[in-house]
Amino acid sequence: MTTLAILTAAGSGARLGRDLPKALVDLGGFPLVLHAARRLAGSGVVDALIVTAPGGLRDVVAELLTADAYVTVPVTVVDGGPTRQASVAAGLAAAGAGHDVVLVHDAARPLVPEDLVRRVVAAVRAGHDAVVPGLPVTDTVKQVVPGDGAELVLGTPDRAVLRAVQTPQGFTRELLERAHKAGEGRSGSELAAATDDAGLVEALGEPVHIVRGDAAAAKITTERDLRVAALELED
Ligand SMILES: Nc1ccn([C@@H]2O[C@H](COP(=O)(O)OP(=O)(O)OP(=O)(O)O)[C@@H](O)[C@H]2O)c(=O)n1
Ligand SMILES: C[C@](O)(CO)[C@H](O)COP(=O)(O)O
Repeated sequence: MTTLAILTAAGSGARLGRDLPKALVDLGGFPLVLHAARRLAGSGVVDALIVTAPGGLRDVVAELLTADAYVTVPVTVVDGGPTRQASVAAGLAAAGAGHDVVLVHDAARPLVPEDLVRRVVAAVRAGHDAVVPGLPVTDTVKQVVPGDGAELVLGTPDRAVLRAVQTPQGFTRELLERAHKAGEGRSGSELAAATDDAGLVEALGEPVHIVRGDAAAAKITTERDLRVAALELED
C-alpha cells in the first residue's frame, strides 16, 4: 500500500504573464515546482512522485528534481497535456503498479504545508475514497449571467455551504482512474476540461469529502499572489 503524488507543473502561467512556465518561476531562490516537490516528499506519506512538465522542458524539470537533496522519493517526469485534466491523465498513465492511493497536487500551490498532505492521505486511508481540502468562503458570492452592458446577478448562494477547494486532492487509485476515463469523453465533446479532479469524481455520482484546508496552500495565479507567497516565505 503506497501513495503516489502527481504534481501538475505543465501549465504556461498565462495569468502570471512571465516568459517562462509558472512552475519554473522563482520564489525565494527556488522554482515553484521544487518547493511543492520538497513538501510532498517531506510529508513522509508520499512514496513516489510523477511530475507533468511543460512542453520541451521534461529534462530540465527532471534534472532540477532528481538533483535535489530534499526530494527524497523517486521522481518520474512526463510531458503534460493541453489542459490540467489531460496532464493529470498523462501522469496517471505513467503510474507504476502498487500505488493504491493517488494525490494530485498543483505546483502552483508551492507552500502547501506538510501537515495538510498528511491530513488528506489519512482521510483517504481512513476510508474516504475522494478527499479535498476546503476553506470557508469569506466573500459574499454572486451567481451571474451575461447582461446588457453589465453582468446580471441571478442569486446569492448561502456562503455557509460553500468551500474554496485546494490541492492536494486524494483518491483511491481505482476511483481516480475511473473518473478520468469517464471524463476523457466528456472533455473532448461539449464540456470544458474539469478544473479539479474531484469534479470528475462528482460527475460519476461518487461522494467527495472535505478536510480542513490551509491558507498557506494558496494558489499562485497572479504577480500579487507571488509577492504574498514571497512574504510568507520570509516569515
Ligand atoms: N495543461 C496544463 C495546465 C495546467 N497544469 C498545472 O495545473 C496547475 C493549476 O493550473 P493553473 O494555476 O491554472 O496554471 P496555469 O495553467 O499554468 O495558469 P494559467 O491558467 O494562468 O495559464 C498548475 O500547477 C499547472 O502547472 C498542467 O499541469 N497542465
Ligand atoms: C485544482 C485547483 O487548484 C483547485 O482549486 C484549481 O481548480 C486549479 O484551477 P485552474 O483553473 O487550473 O487555475
